[in-house]
Amino acid sequence: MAQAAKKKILIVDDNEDVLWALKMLLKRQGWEVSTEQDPRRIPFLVSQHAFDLILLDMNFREDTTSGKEGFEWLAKILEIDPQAVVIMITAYGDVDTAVQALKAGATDFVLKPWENEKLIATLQAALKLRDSYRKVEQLERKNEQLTGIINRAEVEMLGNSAAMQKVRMLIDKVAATDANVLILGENGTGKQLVAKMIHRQSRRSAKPFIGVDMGAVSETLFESELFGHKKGAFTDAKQDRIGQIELAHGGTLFLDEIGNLSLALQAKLLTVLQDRRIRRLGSNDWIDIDVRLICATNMPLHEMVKEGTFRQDLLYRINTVEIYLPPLRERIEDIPLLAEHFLRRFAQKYRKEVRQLSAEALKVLKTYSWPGNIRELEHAIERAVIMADKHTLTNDDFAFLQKAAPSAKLPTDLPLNLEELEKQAIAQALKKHQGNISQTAKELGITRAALYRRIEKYGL
Ligand SMILES: Nc1ncnc2c1ncn2[C@@H]1O[C@H](COP(=O)(O)OP(=O)(O)OP(=O)(O)O)[C@@H](O)[C@H]1O
Repeated sequence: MAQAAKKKILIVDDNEDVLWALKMLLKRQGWEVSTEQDPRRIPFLVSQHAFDLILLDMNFREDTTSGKEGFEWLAKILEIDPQAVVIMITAYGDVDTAVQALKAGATDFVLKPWENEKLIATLQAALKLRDSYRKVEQLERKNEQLTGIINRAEVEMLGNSAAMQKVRMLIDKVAATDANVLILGENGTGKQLVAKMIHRQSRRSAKPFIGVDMGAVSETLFESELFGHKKGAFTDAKQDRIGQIELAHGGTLFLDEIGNLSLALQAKLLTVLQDRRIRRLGSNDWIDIDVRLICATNMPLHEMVKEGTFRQDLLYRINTVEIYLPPLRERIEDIPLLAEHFLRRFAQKYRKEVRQLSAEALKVLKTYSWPGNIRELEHAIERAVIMADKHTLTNDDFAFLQKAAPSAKLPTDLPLNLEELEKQAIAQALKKHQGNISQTAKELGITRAALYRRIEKYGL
């Protein structure tokens, strides 16, 4: 293993005896020590060398005890190298000045005359701190690089329908701003993808994109998950933990399934968005937050505001710009492009010689209603590719789609028109659950928003 580089230390003191004694003591630790009597040379030395630690006298002239000169040189050092680790040497009994030096950015202080062991322990602790500063800096840089790679590797957004062209135009316009964006659309329509595209095209793209599924965050863990906590804030808080909002600082915070938040949590979220600062659980310190907020939901937020289940003030805060992603069945012209794209991807992934879709297969894909939208199409193609034993996928390869339709359990004397079947299945499910929307949607395997839309469409 390579030997660790020698630590470089600079001592600045106008007393030659002090310099000499300190130099001897520190050299015995295996450190590389430079000494300087004239503080005016500090700027030159600090800008030319990378010192791990600087030991600086507070009072350079015998007759002064104010420490004023020491403060000035401390400020100069920190101006040149804000990460510098500076330890002040101060006269015994002048602790007040030393404390002020800490406030001004010094890492620690030692009292003159010093005890050798104590002095060495103080310097060792400070050097450790310098190392951790370096590690943090390295990690931050690595993180920026990785974020860049992840962003570039992201899948592209396909589709030339008028609806998708409009979405693309909105993304281009909004990405350049810091406006909050609300993305609406059924499950699997590409809401998360749109959020990532906005981030990728924004000036925040080198910073993190942090997605939080609000539907998956429990009421009790909400604050700890979003705001973080300090060790001991509650029984299970074994160590300090940074929250998702803080993680997103400088970047984009994507809150998915925002419609699932309870009213109590909506109030907490609103406060954070208004104040733009958070406090970790168990801490008294406020942390300023700079994030671009993007929210998404498949629930009808505007209707929920009318019902009183979603706060109007929160909606106004998050929906500066709204982007609606129509369901796949309303943009069937995008289906061939998407299907062929997924076919190529999965053929490559599973090393299958599947090359194309037959005209009949495409017809099946275009007439199916895709309640799970693009995600369902993606899975359907994946399944067909895995099962395929020919170069071309035919309508037989998608027979499972018809089987999955709700008609399977209905009596055989019903018409074989998909829309009619869907209408009857919904009517039957509504009756079974006495009009309860949540339970009916659950039984049908679709979202509440999707159910509302169908009720309206079929006039039920
Ligand atoms: N226009 C598109 N072009 C290519 N792939 C897409 C497109 N839209 C969505 N996808 C793909 O479909 C899948 C579902 O998309 P995404 O997760 O963004 O949907 P969502 O609306 O956020 O879903 P949910 O509401 O369930 O969270 C992803 O794999 C995504 O990459």
